[in-house]
Amino acid sequence: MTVLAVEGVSWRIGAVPIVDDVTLHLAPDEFVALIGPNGAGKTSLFNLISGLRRPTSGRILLGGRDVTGLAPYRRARSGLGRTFQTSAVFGSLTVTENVALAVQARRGGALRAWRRGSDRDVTVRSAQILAEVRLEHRAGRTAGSLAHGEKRKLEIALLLAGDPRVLLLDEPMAGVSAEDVPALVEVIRGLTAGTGRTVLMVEHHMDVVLDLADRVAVLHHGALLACDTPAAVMADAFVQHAYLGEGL
Ligand SMILES: Nc1ncnc2c1ncn2[C@@H]1O[C@H](COP(=O)(O)OP(=O)(O)OP(=O)(O)O)[C@@H](O)[C@H]1O
Repeated sequence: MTVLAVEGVSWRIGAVPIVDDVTLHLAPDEFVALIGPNGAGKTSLFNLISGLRRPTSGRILLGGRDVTGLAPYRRARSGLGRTFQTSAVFGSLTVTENVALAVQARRGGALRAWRRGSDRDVTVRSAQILAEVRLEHRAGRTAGSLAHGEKRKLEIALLLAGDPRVLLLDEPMAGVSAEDVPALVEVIRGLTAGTGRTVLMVEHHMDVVLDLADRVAVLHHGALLACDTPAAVMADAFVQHAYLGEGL
């Protein structure tokens, strides 16, 4: 079964292929890491999947439905969630308020009602999400006062508020201090384990990639060089030459 299908997708600027005929099928519960040297086209592929860019050719299907022509917000409603390299949290609001705002945005209604304590559903769902990303102990803190690793967890919480089936994570470890990496890795691991969710993650930290991924997809000059188990990808001589040989 395929939840996200990228079928023969290309994106050209003029005659230059930035993403070059990429085909990728992701299953429920699957965790796939997308790696490749700087400029390989990883962010561009994320932009095509999330709808910020339209492919020059090819199709993108979400749960079997062709979403190639849909705007990003309509893809989000169809179950696609994405984090960005830059932080999207409201620094002056508390952790709980940030999550409640995202839950409310998904369900409709006013934040004022939740603040008065009259929207119990939002309160309950927000608490569940905070527990899932292991941030309950920071619930009352302002988001701006969190360490990088905790901010990343909060960004994941905001994503979960949209009840996504497919999560695109863009370099979740970027800027996170080494001591905060293991806790964040465990939260990210939990996103797919038995949940039916699917994760596609761009990440430069190879130890994290090898630890988390069921499969590793390798982009090089916009084309997919390989998509296989971490062990098989690491053993692939062409991948080693094209990617690991470049000192990343
Ligand atoms: N809007 C654009 N106009 C022109 N060139 C672009 C545009 N977007 C991306 N590119 C080029 O496409 C190539 C791929 O860029 P992209 O950001 O997708 O790579 P990446 O694999 O995400 O790199 P990084 O690991 O550095 O984030 C780069 O050479 C980039 O300069």
